[in-house]
Amino acid sequence: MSFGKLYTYPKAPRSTMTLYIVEYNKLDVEIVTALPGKVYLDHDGVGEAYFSKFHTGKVPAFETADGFCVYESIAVSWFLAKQDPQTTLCGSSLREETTVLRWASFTNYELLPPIMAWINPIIGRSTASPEKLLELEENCELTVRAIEKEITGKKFLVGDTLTMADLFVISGLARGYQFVFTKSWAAKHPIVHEYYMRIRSDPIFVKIAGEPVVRDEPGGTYPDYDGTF
Ligand SMILES: N[C@@H](CCC(=O)N[C@@H](CS)C(=O)NCC(=O)O)C(=O)O
Repeated sequence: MSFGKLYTYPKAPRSTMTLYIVEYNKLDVEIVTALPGKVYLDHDGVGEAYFSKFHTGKVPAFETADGFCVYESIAVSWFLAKQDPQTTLCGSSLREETTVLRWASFTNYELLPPIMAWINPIIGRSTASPEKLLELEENCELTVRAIEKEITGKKFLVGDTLTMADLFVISGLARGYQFVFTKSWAAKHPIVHEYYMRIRSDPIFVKIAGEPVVRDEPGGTYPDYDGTF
């Protein structure tokens, strides 16, 4: 029997780190497609039954084989990482753990929202003038600079090894690279770009999300899922 079910949909930016941790910890987990915002009766776990377990109806969400349910990406990641009692993914001291949680929260509430706001007009979910697009790009700068400040001269955001902090930030940045972080954007952000490419090229990331790609121009479609972000 598998350890549990991880509900997600392809390229959901708040799920990438959970998929990574499943692989990293070699957990026997069933990945179940859940398309939030719609009721797909032909998909296991989606619909009323899904909402009754995971009250926001979003992904990622996880259910153990014996019925423990957890949603919210930070909590799901923490739970999966801690399945290895010796894990260093959560940090190796209270201060490191606190800083890991800070980066996870930062990704959720500071990094992804402005990236998604910039992406929306690019994929046709809203309209924006060239001036507005520049403003949306500029709105990402503060958070990207926050990453740059802390990764400069270091290999990992927290301590000397990979932690959930890196997994969250790289997963958030991956959403940007999917649509708007082009080669010219990368040239303007060499430190963050080097960090992204280095971690995103690790074999587990490549296994769960494919080779990293840097776009020539902003663009892209998201045919697999037409709900909200
Ligand atoms: N705070 C939640 C946010 C979850 C979330 O917004 N997930 C997105 C996918 S990345 C989603 O399910 N969107 C569907 C919707 O908003 O209906 C978390 O960290 O898990």
